[in-house]
Amino acid sequence: MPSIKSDIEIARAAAKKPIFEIGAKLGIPVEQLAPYGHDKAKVSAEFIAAQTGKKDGKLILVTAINPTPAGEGKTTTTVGLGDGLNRIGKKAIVCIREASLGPCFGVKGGAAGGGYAQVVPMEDINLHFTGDFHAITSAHNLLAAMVDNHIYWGNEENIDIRRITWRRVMDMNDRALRSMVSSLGGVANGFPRQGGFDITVASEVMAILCLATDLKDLERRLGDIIIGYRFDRTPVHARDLKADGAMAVLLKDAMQPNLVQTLENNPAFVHGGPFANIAHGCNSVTATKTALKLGDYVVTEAGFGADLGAEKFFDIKCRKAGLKPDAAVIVATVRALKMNGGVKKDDLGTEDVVALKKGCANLGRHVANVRRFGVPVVVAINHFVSDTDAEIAAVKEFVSRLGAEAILCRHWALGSAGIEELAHKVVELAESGQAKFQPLYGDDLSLFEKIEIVASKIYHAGEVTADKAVRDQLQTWEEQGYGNLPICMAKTQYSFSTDPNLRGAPEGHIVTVREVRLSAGAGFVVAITGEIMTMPGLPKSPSAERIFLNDQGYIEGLF
Ligand SMILES: Nc1ncnc2c1ncn2[C@@H]1O[C@H](COP(=O)(O)OP(=O)(O)O)[C@@H](O)[C@H]1O
Ligand SMILES: O=COP(=O)(O)O
Ligand SMILES: [Mg+2]
Repeated sequence: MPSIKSDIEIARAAAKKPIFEIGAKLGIPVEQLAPYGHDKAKVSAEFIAAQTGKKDGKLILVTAINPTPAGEGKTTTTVGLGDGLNRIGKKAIVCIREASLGPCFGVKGGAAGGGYAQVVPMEDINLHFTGDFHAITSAHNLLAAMVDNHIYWGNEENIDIRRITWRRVMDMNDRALRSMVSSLGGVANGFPRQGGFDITVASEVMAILCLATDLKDLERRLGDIIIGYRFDRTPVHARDLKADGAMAVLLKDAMQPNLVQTLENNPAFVHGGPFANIAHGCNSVTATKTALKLGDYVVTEAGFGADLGAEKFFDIKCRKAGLKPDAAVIVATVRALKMNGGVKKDDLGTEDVVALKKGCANLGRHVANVRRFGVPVVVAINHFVSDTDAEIAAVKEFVSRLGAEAILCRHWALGSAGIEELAHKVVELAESGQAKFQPLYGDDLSLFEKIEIVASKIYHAGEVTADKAVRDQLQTWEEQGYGNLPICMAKTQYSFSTDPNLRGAPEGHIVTVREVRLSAGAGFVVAITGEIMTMPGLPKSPSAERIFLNDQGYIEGLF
């Protein structure tokens, strides 16, 4: 068997077209594209605004079962399906998130897909791209600096230093920054207080960029950010510190969606990048809505499993942006099904139909959960070279018993030629009129009831517990007028429960909400459960140890 090329070798060999040609495929004039080199460009706000009123294409969500630490190929399948739809003559556009440097140099790697289903230039996309994450980090930390500065110069807003909720961010996995005391070193450095850093992809500014409809909406939302509370317990907003204007200036370019291409020269928007375990996990509304105006099919992803990314895609992104998905693809892999059936990570390459069948319970629950939102489902078996015919047959048989179809997809190895069957099935579902999307809960329920509904209906939890302080905080926010907001659950991606080792389809477990955060600008309440961290740590042997420049000055080790 020929040696399998690495993602970066495949990406580097791509026959890319000039980005203006990709834009022309979508009817975007040259003057409406701001180029970042020959293979990346930002789409102008003017062009986006001019698309209003056009008919929308069909919206396809790609989600997955609970993954292994490497991920099961949602992004790879999103890109592959986009290429597959173009291959069968449909005008399809891919919409995915930007990569965070955290997982790139940590465990999971990049977010440009893999094999022969990638967006390119993958090195740029996985590193600094067009600078959006650096802009988001700067805007977030400008606000943090202005909070401490306001206190330093007399604290006219009477901010209660003990109740500052606005942290700092950095786009890197660094557990050492989670909890720290700032302003040490004496009077000149201000008033010491405890705080810390989250990873940029957990920043409310990231969520705001992904949910804002235009620059004006962006600035309004930035102004709505609550940085903490006064001594009289009233919220202090970013606009009280006059930070919103400067933050919007820092984000002006980042607000515009990035246009790149797949290995097969099909258009892809890559914009925004919240994680789905600690944030809402979806690319920007502007990119998705723009793509819907320019293509007949838009294939987009939501992070991690359907218990996280898909639930938030439906209950936050679609609810707030008025999107109505037409079909959903649930990516399943033999390896993740075996892990959900109890097989250890190191043994996933060995055939084990018994464990796989046990792990199918996880897939069955995700199929039922996505259907609960009124969206028709097809299962994509993302083929890995270690998969056996018996294992694949077992997945197909299980899914057929659910009244759904599981289609074997070989896009990682073959590109669009390996995913035509899924493309045809997705078209059939999207055009069938079966979709009757509705969110999981109404706006009028209490915040805690919304948490209970997600936990019981999606996670199959038996109970949600929270300290009195958490419950009181939710009630206070309801009294302050935030009770109509949706919930953004922060939970481990490895389990329906808050225990990352409880695989499969656990029932009756207890979901403990340890902290809640009000993202008044983004328009949701974050419920932090179990041990999940908003600043991940690096593993014992981070991918960074294997990333370097070779003798020709090319990057090696990115994946
Ligand atoms: N069919 C496959 N065979 C081998 N590796 C794959 C396959 N599909 C995806 N991968 C690799 O697995 C990793 C996770 O894929 P990705 O699409 O990023 O998953 P997700 O978006 O679900 O996290 C990437 O390194 C990708 O190259
Ligand atoms: O937020 C997580 O996204 P992936 O599942 O694509 O890694
Ligand atoms: Mg991904």
